[in-house]
Amino acid sequence: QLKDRLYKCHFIKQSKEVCGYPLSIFFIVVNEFCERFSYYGMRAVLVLYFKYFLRWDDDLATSIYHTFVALCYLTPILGAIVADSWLGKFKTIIYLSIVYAIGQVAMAVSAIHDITDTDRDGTPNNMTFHVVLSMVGLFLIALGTGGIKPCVAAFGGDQFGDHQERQRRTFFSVFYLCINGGSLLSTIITPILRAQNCGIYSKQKCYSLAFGVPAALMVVALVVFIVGSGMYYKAKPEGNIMGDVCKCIGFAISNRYKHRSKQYPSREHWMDWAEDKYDKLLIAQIKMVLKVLFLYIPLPMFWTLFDQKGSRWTLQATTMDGNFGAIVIQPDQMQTVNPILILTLVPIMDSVIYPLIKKCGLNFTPLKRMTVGMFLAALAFVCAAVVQIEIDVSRKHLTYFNLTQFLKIFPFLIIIRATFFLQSGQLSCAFSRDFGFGSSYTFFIPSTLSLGSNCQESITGAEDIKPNSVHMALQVPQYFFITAGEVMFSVTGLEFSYSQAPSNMKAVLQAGWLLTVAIGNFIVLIVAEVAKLPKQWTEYVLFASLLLCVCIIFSIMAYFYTYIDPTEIEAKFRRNVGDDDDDKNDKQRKLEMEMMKRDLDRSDDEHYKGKQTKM
Ligand SMILES: NCC(=O)N[C@@H](CCC(N)=O)C(=O)O
Repeated sequence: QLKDRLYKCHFIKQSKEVCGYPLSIFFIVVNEFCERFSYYGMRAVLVLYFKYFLRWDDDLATSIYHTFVALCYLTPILGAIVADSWLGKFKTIIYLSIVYAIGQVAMAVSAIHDITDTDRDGTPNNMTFHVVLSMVGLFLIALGTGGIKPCVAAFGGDQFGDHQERQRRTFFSVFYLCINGGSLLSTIITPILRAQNCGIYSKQKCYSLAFGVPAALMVVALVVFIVGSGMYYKAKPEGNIMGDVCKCIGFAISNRYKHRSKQYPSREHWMDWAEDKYDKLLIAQIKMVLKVLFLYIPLPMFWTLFDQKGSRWTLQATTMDGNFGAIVIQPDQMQTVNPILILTLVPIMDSVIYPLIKKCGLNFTPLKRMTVGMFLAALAFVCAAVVQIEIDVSRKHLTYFNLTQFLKIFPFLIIIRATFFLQSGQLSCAFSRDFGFGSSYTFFIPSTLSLGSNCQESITGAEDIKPNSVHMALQVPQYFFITAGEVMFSVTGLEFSYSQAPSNMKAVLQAGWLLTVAIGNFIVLIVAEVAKLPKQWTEYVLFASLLLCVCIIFSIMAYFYTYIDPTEIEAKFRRNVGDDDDDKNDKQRKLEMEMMKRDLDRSDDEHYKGKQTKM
């Protein structure tokens, strides 16, 4: 470890820098951009692929979609363990990216209908082949994207020296910008690709292209990452660290239990009961991790609200008017407001808001930012509730017919004017009507209607559901608050998870952070199922209230949290061990001290340097 630290100091000192940033991080952020393009691009068309290509019903399509997303946030723990204890972050990223790219290619191939379209009628003849291949593809993608996720962020953080605290914080902001740049572009592009017609024997919607481009981007991500290989600082894995951690915790608990009698003096921390068998440094590192993980307990609630953008908010948008004059916005396209706002807000926060707060003499610590982020997310749901009330009021006066008595044509039309053709044998006639956004109509076709004559006059219609009158633009405030909350909560949390983790458990703590996302998604399902509120706006208020309570609890927990400098603590322990060890190479130790001193002297950020800060 000592050798590694010295090596890192040397490596970083000698590596190429651009404007004070290691050149290597350029490759890492480009890699992240391409990978997120690949992930979000594929995800954008996934449900439609299930529904229209694999011919699944809505329920099955939705369940498989959410299972896939949940899996993507559960696999980070696997990737982190492999990286921190066995392969190291660099190799883990390479290997899992290959798995990821294979998964994307499998998806693209599974969407080529011509492969099994033996009778050339445009529909696959062996659906099992397509289903199996796409499921294998999705499993590999979940393994790849989840597995590399905690490693890439932590690997990026590793490229900075202890004296580059400020640059590292900026790196995490830029990293987040790249995530959202990739996501924004792909969510616009892949639906366009899907809408194209392609095929060898017959032309069908081009899902293979919509999956193929993300697959190509994943290959680009891998190549870019490999090109930067010579420039990275690659921390060595330190053996089966997770195994050691579990054993150490187990020993501390059992030892504490064995010495439960009052005759034994109590120890400062329950983990100190492991001292009889385990290294003090390992115990100190476990304490650091447990402290942060304890702080994570309330965090899933933020993601519970955040991830409803893709579900509840999109459904809310389907009952709103998306006509923006020159363009008509589809309900699911409203989600692009999030990455657009991220791209705007991250630079504003970093270069204007945070420096301004600092200038006002306020110490806006990471945990304070995260608390404010939670509060803003709760506020976003209050806005969503207000919009929902507005929608409900606008739809209250509608008269609903018993639709089963009538022939119902196209329930939710989002086009302004449509033409229908009635056909019987060789005869046909056309009629056109104007439709409002979200409206529903019943048309009465007289049994005496003779096709070939003018249907325009003979067919009468009734408006079952009036067009949506509440404009989709009213969702912008809720998107603004949730995204501002995301910038304060998520960007800060990402960096916080890195900076507070011991050197050998950086990726593990990143995975712990991502696990809060997976748990948050499960909470959505549980709360929605248990609460079963009759009015949607009351559900929004319930979620806002829950997050507000959690926010208060978190702020109390954060108040008692003491920021640490893991590097300093680890160095202290190593020095102590060194003092007890007669064989310790004095020269080497002195060299380490010298390097660290020089490192700190170069520091241009006093914020965390060598001092412990309260929230
Ligand atoms: N705006 C979405 C976004 O930035 N998502 C990030 C973070 C997701 C998370 N829950 O941590 C991404 O990496 O996709």
